[in-house]
Amino acid sequence: MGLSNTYEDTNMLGFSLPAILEINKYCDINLILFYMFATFLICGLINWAFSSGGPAWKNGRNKMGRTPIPGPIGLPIFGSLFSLSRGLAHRKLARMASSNAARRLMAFSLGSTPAVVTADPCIAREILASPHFASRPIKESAKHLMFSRAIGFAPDGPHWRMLRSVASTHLFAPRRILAHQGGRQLECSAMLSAVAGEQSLKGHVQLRKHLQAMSLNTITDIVFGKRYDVVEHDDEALELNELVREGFELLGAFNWSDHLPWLKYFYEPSRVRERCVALVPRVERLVKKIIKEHCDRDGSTEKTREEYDFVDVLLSLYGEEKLDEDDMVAVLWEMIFRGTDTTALLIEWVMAELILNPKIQSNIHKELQTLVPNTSSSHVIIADTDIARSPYLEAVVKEALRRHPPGPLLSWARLSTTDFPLSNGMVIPAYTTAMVNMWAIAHDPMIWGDNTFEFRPERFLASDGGTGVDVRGGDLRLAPFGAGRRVCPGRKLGLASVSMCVAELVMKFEWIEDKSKPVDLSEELKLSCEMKKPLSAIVIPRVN
Ligand code: HEM
Repeated sequence: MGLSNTYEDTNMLGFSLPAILEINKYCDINLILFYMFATFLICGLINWAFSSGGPAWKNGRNKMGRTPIPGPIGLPIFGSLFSLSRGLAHRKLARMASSNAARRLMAFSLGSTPAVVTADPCIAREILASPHFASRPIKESAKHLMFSRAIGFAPDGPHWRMLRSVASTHLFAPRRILAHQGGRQLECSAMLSAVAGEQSLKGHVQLRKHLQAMSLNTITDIVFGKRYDVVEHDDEALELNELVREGFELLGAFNWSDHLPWLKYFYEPSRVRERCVALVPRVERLVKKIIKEHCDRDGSTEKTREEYDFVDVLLSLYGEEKLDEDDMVAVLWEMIFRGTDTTALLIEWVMAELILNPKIQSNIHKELQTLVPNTSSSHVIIADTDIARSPYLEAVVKEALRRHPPGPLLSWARLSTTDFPLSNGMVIPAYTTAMVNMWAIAHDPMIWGDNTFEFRPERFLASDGGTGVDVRGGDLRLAPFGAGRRVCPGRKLGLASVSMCVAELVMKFEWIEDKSKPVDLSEELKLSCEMKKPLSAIVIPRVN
């Protein structure tokens, strides 16, 4: 019995051993897999929980210097993506920096993208002026829209240097800006007529579309040598306008797959790629047509050197500088694109503040009246030289740039190309996206005193005890055009256009609030920061 039992047991064992082993094997494998997954998860969570800056800053990436870079942990995988993907990123980053005691430099994660942001003028200077930050991270939309071949997104190197030098000499040099003064004056006059027309027709004026038409025409005149009659619904003008708007939407849209690259295989909410692919052939068609018109021009329409537009300049390049047609399209399209909206939206902000502050509006009017006799006559058009003698107007434009910088985060970030030590002991690792929160710097009470949200041009008037600040990149307390090698090359042209237009608008009309649509200073951040509710106003002509 005992034997048989043993036998049976053994036999049973003999029969069931493989089965039992099978079961155990599965159990073991499942268990092992489970333990591995749990360990991986726990390690990941521990790593995440202890990495200031979030998931893209793991493994002590923020501790390369003697002082670690502080920052929020954010969510696993996503970091701070959810809070920064919509709304006013400059304000949110400023809040995050103050709650993390990280005003000087804050590390944060946009999905798998490690980023830093500073709200300190000294650190901002170190970053913007360094050759190690002379490249930019390139968004998918910018790549698709050909911008990586143009100045703004071309990596630091001989191609970018050549493009920048050509643009600086032939497009943005002071004598070129002066040469196009007549064109800018013409556009201003056309815009003033359109404003007067709308006022008499509707009893109020929606300024934005007039400013956009003026800016577009000003830049197409300089770049393409062409003006468009937007009122007459010129087909090419309408197409160009649409292309610029769509391009702005696409470049400004927050593209999740820029920061979570795996997402593009599943879901792309803003359909950025698809829309870029549809837009590019339309841009190419239009710009190539304009290039062809220039090539086909016969000798009878020969221009003087001063009348050359930018297409002429690019066509005249030779040797190593010569661009192929696709590169030309990219460069020309970028100029049209960049030169249009920033100026228009800055003028809209200035006018909104002037409507809310009638005293400041009348101060500008008085200043212009003393400088330019008969300012109110419809025939007198302000010149750049008049503007150079208008310190109050200059202070108003600076104050608008401070209160409402069109690029509150300087629009286009920088990318570190090496580990970069800062003077405060922190090290920004290579391949980190670096941003400057110019909005936060421009509203910092330690720099500007109390009431930083008040519109007070006097802070820039030496005669009123204010400070003279060079807004063109020389002083990081207010650098709305950026600084260093990648500083905005169009800043002088932008400032000249904005100042002339504001002067004309104030000289020819008194601007008062449209009570049915009160001025609302709420912001909307797209590629640039614009008024969320377009400005509506009532204008009273100062001229008979
Ligand atoms: C109020 C007007 C304008 C503002 C506030 C503005 C602002 C800026 C800012 C903040 C940058 C980035 C600078 C940096 O990274 O340090 C930039 C770059 C640039 N801007 Fe402007 N801009 C204005 C007008 C213009 C105009 C009129 C043009 C040309 C027609 C222009 C062309 C460019 C280009 C090509 C770049 C890229 C430069 C590079 O990466 O090398 N901008 N702008």
